[in-house]
Amino acid sequence: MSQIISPSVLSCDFANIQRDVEMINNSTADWFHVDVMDGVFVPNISFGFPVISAIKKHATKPLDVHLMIANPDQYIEAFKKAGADWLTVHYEACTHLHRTIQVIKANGMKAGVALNPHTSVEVLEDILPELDLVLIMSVNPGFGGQKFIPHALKRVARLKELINKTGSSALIEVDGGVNLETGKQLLEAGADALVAGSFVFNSPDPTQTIQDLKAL
Ligand SMILES: O=C(CO)[C@H](O)[C@H](O)COP(=O)(O)O
Ligand SMILES: [Co+2]
Repeated sequence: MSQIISPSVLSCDFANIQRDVEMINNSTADWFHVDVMDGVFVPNISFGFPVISAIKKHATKPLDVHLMIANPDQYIEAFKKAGADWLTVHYEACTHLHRTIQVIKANGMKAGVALNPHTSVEVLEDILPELDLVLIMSVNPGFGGQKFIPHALKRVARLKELINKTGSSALIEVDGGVNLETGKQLLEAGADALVAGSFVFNSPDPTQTIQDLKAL
């Protein structure tokens, strides 16, 4: 199976959101990466339910929703209603992570857990068989366009070993500073899915850039 490419709409032109959604529909991208930031868990605010519902209305591919919010539990059902297919919460934002994962799955979504750059991948070992996805942050969350933190490569490789050891079928997704160079290294380390925001949307031909990532 080739790698999953999930362009981050955080870097799209919000005045032309339908155009950018159609671009992703017509590209070789697999998912839409949707970054939700609340100004509490991360020092930035992105967008909420009306924007996600608007994207869902036009998207022909699954929405991969990355929640950078405190207390995600209180909004799980609302994200399902807005159109999330994959819902990823941060380990650092959840006190009862196991319960949160069960509730996401009970709401008919695939469940993911994101790890900040400082959080050891080993903290997920005992619940890996329950997870559909682990999102390794290769930047500190909150902003697009940041520089890739190289230790993400070692983290992906360690996580891959844990996934194999525990018999988990979780996908490894990586988010932050992904381009052709870092993307290639991440795939070699064991990543299954790449998120790319500024690299796609700041390029002269976003459709081709998605294809280039898909062809790595
Ligand atoms: O979760 C995120 C930021 O917290 C974004 O998904 C990520 O930063 C993508 O942007 P870029 O590819 O420009 O780094
Ligand atoms: Co993200």
